Amino acid sequence: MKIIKIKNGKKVYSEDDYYLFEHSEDGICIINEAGFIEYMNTSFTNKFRFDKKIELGANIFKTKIDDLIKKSLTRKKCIKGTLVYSNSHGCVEVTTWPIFLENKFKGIIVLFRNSKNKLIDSRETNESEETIKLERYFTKIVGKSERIKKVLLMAQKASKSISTVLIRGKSGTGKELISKAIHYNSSRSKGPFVKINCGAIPANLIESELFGYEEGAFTGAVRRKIGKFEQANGGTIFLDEIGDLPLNMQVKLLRVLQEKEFERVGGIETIKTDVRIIAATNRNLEEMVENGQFREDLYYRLNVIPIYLPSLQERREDIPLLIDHFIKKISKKLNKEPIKLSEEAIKCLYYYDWPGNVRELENIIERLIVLSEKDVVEVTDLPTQITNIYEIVCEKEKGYTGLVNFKSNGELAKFEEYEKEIIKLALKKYKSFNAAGKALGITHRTVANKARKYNIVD
Ligand SMILES: Nc1ncnc2c1ncn2[C@@H]1O[C@H](COP(=O)(O)OP(=O)(O)OP(=O)(O)O)[C@@H](O)[C@H]1O
Repeated sequence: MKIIKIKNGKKVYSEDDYYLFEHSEDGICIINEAGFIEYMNTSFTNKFRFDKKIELGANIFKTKIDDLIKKSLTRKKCIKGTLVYSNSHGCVEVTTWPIFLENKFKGIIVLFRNSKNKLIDSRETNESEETIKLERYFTKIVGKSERIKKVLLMAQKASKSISTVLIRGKSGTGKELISKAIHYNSSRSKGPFVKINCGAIPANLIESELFGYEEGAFTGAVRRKIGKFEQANGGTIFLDEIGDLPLNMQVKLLRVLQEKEFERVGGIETIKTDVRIIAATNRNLEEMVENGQFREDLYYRLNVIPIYLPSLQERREDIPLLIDHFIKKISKKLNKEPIKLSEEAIKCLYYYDWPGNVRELENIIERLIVLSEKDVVEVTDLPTQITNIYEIVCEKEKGYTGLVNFKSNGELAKFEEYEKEIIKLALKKYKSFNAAGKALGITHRTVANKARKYNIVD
C-alpha cells in the first residue's frame, strides 16, 4: 500500500514509517511542530476530514481544524475531548499526543474515533475553555500562541480601565501595536493617541516636547508651543522607551501622574490634563531602580498594569501565521502579487532566532516580495543569516545533537568524535579550510589535516 508523505515540501511515496496506521479504523493525523500536516491515514481522509483545506502540507492554523488540536500543538500537551460536528458525522472523540524526540518537541499525533456516546452533545475537554472573546482591535493582532493570547486578554482588560499600563518587551515585539489597540478599544478611542519616543529626543529638549513652552521661554521660542501632554488631552499618551527618560524629567512626569497638572516651559499657568498613560520599555527598570537610574516612586506609579510581550523566539508557533499576514499586507501595500514560500523555507524561518522580532520578520517578507522573481520562494532565496542557522538545525536532525547529548543515550562521546563532527560542520558551513579555520580559531592546515584524518575529505 502506498502512503503519501510530505518531505522537503514535495510529495513522496513511502511504504515504511506509517504503514501500520493505514490499517487503523481510527483517523490518524500527524502535525509537525510548525503546524504543517505531515501525514493523514486513509480513514482520516475518508471519515474525519471536514474541511477541504485540511490536506498534506497545509498549515493547521490556516484551516478550520478544531481549536482543541491547535491548542494541543501550541501547548505541547496531550488533550482529550469530544467534538460535535453539525453534519451527519455526529460526535467524534479526539485525542492528541505531543511527540518529543531527544527532548525536542516535534509535533503532535491526533487520533479521531467515532464516539459511542451519542448523548454527549457538547464538547468535553480536560482543558478549561477561554470564555472571554477578543474584541475588534485585538483580533487584528496576529498570533495564536498561548503566550500572545494571554497578552491580548490582559491588554483587553487594561483597555476597559483608565489605569496606567507598562508594556515590557524587546524591540519589535509589538509594544506600540498593543498600546494602540488598548487606546482604540477604550472609552477614550475618540480622543487622540499621541506617541513620544523618550529615547530619541535630546535631554535638553524633552521637557518642551512633553509640556510645551511659552513665547520667549528661551532663545528661538518665538511663539507658544503645545506639548505632547496637551495634545493628548482626552486621549492616551504613549511614552515609548520610558527607561531613557532623564532623572529630572522623571520628577516632572511623576507630578503629572499624581496631580494631573503641569506648567509649560517658561510659563506660570498651571494646566490641568486628562490623559491616560501607557509607557513601554525594553530596559530592566527594576535594575535601574536599584542603581538609582530610575525613580522607584515613578516605577510603581507606572507599573499598575504590567504587560510583558514575549519575543518571537518564545512563540515560534506564531511565525507561519505572521508570514501569511505580512505576505498579504505587504503585497497589497506594494501592489505586487503575493509570494508563496516552500514548506522548507517556512521551516527555515521557524528555526531562526529573530533578534529583531516581528519587525525583522516583516522586513524580511517585504524584501522577499520586492526581490523575488520566482513563484515559490525556496530556502536558497532566504538571507544567509537565516539559512546558516537552519543548516545547523538540519545537521542536528540528522544525528548531530549538540556536544552534551552527542550520543543518543545522553552519555558523552570520545573527544575525537566531537572533533570530527565539529570539523564536518565547519566545512559544510564555511566550504573552505581557510574560512572553517578562521571560524574555529585554528589554522587552515590543522583543519585540512583533521579533515583527512577523519576521512571527511580525500
Ligand atoms: N502580533 C503582531 N501582528 C501583526 N503585526 C505585528 C505584530 N507584532 C508586531 N507587529 C508589527 O511589527 C512591527 C513592529 O511593532 P512595534 O513597533 O509595535 O514594536 P515595538 O515593540 O514597539 O518596537 P520598538 O521597541 O522598537 O519601538 C510593526 O510594523 C507592527 O505592526
